[in-house]
Amino acid sequence: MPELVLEMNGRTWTLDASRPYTLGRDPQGDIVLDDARVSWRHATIAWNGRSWVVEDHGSTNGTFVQGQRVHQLEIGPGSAVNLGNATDGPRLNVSGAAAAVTTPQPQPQPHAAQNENAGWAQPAPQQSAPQQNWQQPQQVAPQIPQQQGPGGGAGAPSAYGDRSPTTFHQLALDRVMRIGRALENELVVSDLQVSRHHAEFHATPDGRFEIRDLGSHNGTFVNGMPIGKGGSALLGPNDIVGVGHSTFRLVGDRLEEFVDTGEVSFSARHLTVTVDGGKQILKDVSFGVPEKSLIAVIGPSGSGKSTLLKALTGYRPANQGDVLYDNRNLYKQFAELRQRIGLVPQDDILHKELTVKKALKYAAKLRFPADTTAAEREARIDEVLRELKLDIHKEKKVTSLSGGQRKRVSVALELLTKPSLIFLDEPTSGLDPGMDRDVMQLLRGLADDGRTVLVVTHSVAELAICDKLLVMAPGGSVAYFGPPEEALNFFGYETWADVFSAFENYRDYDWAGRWKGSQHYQMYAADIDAVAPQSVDMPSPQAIKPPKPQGWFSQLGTLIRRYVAVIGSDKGFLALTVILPAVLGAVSLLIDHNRGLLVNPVNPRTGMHVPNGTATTVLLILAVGACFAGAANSVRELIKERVIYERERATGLSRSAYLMSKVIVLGAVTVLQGLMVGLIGFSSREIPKDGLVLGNATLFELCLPIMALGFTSMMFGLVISALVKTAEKTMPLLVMFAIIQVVFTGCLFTLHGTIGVNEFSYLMPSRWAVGAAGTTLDFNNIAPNTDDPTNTDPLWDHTASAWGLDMAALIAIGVVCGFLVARFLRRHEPEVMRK
Ligand SMILES: Nc1ncnc2c1ncn2[C@@H]1O[C@H](COP(=O)(O)OP(=O)(O)OP(=O)(O)O)[C@@H](O)[C@H]1O
Repeated sequence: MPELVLEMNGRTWTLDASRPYTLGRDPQGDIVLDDARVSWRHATIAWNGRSWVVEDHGSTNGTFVQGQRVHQLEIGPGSAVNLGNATDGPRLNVSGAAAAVTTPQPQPQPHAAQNENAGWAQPAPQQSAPQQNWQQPQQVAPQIPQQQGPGGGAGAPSAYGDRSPTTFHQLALDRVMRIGRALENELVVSDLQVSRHHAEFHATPDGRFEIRDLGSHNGTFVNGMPIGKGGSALLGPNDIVGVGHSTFRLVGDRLEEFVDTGEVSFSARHLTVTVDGGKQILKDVSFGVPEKSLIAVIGPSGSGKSTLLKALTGYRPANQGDVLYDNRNLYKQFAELRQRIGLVPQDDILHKELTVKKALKYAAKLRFPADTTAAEREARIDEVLRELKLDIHKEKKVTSLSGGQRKRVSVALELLTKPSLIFLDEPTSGLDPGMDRDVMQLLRGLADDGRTVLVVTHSVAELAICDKLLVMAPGGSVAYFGPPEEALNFFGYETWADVFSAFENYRDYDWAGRWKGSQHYQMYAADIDAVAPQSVDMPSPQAIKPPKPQGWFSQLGTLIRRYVAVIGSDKGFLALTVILPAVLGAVSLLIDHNRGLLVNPVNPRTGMHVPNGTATTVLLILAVGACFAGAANSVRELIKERVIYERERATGLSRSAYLMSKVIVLGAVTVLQGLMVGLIGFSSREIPKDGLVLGNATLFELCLPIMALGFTSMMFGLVISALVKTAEKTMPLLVMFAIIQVVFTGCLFTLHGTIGVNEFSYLMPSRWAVGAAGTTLDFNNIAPNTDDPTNTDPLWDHTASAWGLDMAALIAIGVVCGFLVARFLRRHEPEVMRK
């Protein structure tokens, strides 16, 4: 039987071929290594029938041979294996059996006997240590990479984790290797995230290789940083090129391809979030899971679960610590890795008025590269619908689905782009226990199919289905991380209600200290904590802004079509958009219905025109109608779909395209409503035969200010909608806006000459709209200033230039509102998106 001798610091172990030998901090293992960087169950060494093989078992800090991180490697006499660190981690020197003969005590060492001072001897938790054996490993933690290698740029590990390449490709100096989705490429990547002709590798005259982006939609990345549309970058041996779900590494003239199939490890190290004022709302959170894991995060309200989720997804990066995606630093390589993350917020990210299929169709159009065909997108949608068993519901409106099914649709939407990591924020809140189980089983299935799923939940009924449970304590620290079935024992309570009561009653208790002093900590998190905390150094927002899979106009087109579809499917809204202006226009007819809007004759006694109160009142009512209709159309528009906007923004939606889609659709609706109000209000009245600018089309000349007022009020409504935190606040603000407009029309009292008030009225759209219509009707003579007849209002001058000025000012206020909306929208965006 072949034997192998391992030596470390004067100790030796002789391994025979009859069984595998386990290495790690676990005192139950064969070779116990008391070093915090070594994982509980770090690796095995076994005879495979041909040679001795060291195999890493998902250790946190890695197994290294000759400085290279390895997953599985043949070893033999002369080899040296470092655990936990390539250079100064515990080093096992390998020699052959002959050495064993000359070594004084070369017996294989069973179990803990060899080291009485094992570092795990921490205060034991209340329950006995969990019994596990090596053959059914409870994975401890994922791999964590070495620190950046030279030339690693934005943080490339010196090797791509410890995975084996999926494929190799041979590069030639005289040949360009083009990557893309189309079949005519030399390297075909069948991934919808990849453009048809995405990028190419080619040699430079000095024999080095370069990657050049071919104007790809989703970008080409080197070490996680985009090289820019049409840009190129020289490649060194440590550089990693990212294209869609594939990454490439150059080894000599050979190109290694690693395809991200979703099976990625994930870990967080020392995550700390500090808010203004220096308060820490997330404190030193570390945990890690291997691939295909389902992790649940629970904790009392305010314990930092949402903060943790934002830190893990990069939405609001932590101030300190790292998030590692399959050994790659998420924060440093956010531009590339963000595309592999799916996030299902608590609120549905769908337009509920659409059918399931249509909602997914628009989402796919926005998220996939512009060069994907409708058939390709449809095929992916059908695939996801089948996977989530939603195909029978695809023609149903989202509103008609149950809460659980709706959640499935939200998950389906995120799955379209095949993320490897999926985060869900309280997906089961508001669901009954049956649906709760359904959703958790769905998540279990997603993880089993090769994804890592992390779910923040308030529901504790289905925790057993998860691989790992993270319990957050008040104050934002970890109270427990480990298998869910051991958690209650760990806390020493029988129910979760008791645990949460304890959190509530003993808020100041050092829950984190209790966790760190436990054996569970040693088993499940100590190795991750062994690496010192790093302060977060995010690349500039400009450098990590997501690629826009679609061009601006294409996004705008899709958004407009989607918005029209949403409005079109809401019959109630459609009916109101017609009824509201019709009623508002019609009520104006009740005012002195037989009186016209012309200037009255001069009163010979006063030498002034007799005021025409009908004209001012009618114009007041029509103006208020346009204000109301315009602002009411838009005031809830942004707040009601803020969650959708936030999510889509994080996947590359353009803020200005989004805003413009609202302006165009709502603007068109509002302008038509304004036209209706104006036509109903003015057409049955006697009006001047000739206008100031449109000749004898006086009716239309009078309608134009009403339409423009509707538009500008709609923009004001958008400002309110972008400003508020909840939809309920919009109604009082809408009423306030409309009443202020009434006051500042100038129809109720003389504004001109009232110092301060008049200047303030220039900010009001109704002032300029009434001014424009007033120039046509000659308001200075319809409502003469009785106090000082010579002091006429210049905004009402019966001249074409005054009409033009009034209209220009009205539109300008609308444009300023547009800038304000964009500014306010930015405040609600994920922190990493603000630019
Ligand atoms: N930007 C901020 N500035 C100051 N404090 C904040 C900020 N964001 C969150 N907090 C505070 O941090 C704590 C954690 O908040 P977080 O929303 O993460 O808790 P949570 O566990 O998700 O709560 P819930 O279960 O109620 O959603 C809370 O006390 C919250 O008030």
